[in-house]
Amino acid sequence: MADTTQPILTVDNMSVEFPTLSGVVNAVRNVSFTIGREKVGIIGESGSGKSTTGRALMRLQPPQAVVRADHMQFEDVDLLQASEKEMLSIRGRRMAMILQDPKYSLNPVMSVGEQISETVLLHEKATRREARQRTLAMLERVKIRDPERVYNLYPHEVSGGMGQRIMISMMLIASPSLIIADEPTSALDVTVRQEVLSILDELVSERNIGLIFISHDLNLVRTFCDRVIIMYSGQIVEQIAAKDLDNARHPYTRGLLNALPSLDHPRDRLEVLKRDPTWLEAAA
Ligand SMILES: Nc1ncnc2c1ncn2[C@@H]1O[C@H](COP(=O)(O)OP(=O)(O)OP(=O)(O)O)[C@@H](O)[C@H]1O
Repeated sequence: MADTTQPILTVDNMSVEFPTLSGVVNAVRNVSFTIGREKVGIIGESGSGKSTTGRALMRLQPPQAVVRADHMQFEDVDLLQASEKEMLSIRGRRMAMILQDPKYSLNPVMSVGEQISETVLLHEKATRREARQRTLAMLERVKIRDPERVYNLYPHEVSGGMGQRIMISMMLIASPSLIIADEPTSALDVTVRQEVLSILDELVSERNIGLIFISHDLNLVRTFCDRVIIMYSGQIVEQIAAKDLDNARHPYTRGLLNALPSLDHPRDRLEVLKRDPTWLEAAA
């Protein structure tokens, strides 16, 4: 039985740099955080370092990237020391990633059912017939109404929302303890988005796992997540419980909140975020 009081992931002072022809890009600077068995949103504007942070945790950064940290611990694994072979056995099994467009993660020439069955065979002792039955059960578990039909579809034949459910069903088989979801619902329309979010929500509470939910959408994160990490220009400027967001102290977080449209308080104009160079010094 997993110890629910221990963080699943601890990141201490992590930085990620990309050497480029025009100089070094400091994509992530000195970030520290822990993730427990909870839903943690990472939010910030485009280029603030959210995806780079997520990829660095999976050690999936491009080869030229330089990742430094005082310590990065995932359960019993020291992520700075783990060999590539160990990482291969962790990725997709103990730590899984969901991306915005599931089609890029699925094999285009294999039916989705066969792909899930392959995952079953990889993780469990099962015959092909049993793997098929388990796949159909998984498709039902992610609320796909006609699993027999969906089993035989190819990735290009499935909608975005269906694709995300298929990715989630594959993850259910591997049973990871941490899921990193990078803008998983950004491409979905509102109703499908709610369905995918509720599946993820059930998954996190039923299996008692951790979820890092990367998003641009503060409104979404504040209702869906337990805690929010706010990034600005590669740094974490604030970490706060979602329910306390109204009392956020950092001017950038306050600016994001003030820039949200509200049906309760319709205004003629939304506030424009004014940036202050001291934000970076304050976070350093
Ligand atoms: N391979 C790379 N080479 C050079 N710079 C990169 C590379 N990948 C990311 N960056 C830079 O690192 C910074 C952080 O990018 P990142 O994609 O993590 O931001 P983000 O917050 O996820 O943005 P978005 O919401 O648009 O996905 C940006 O300045 C980006 O241009």
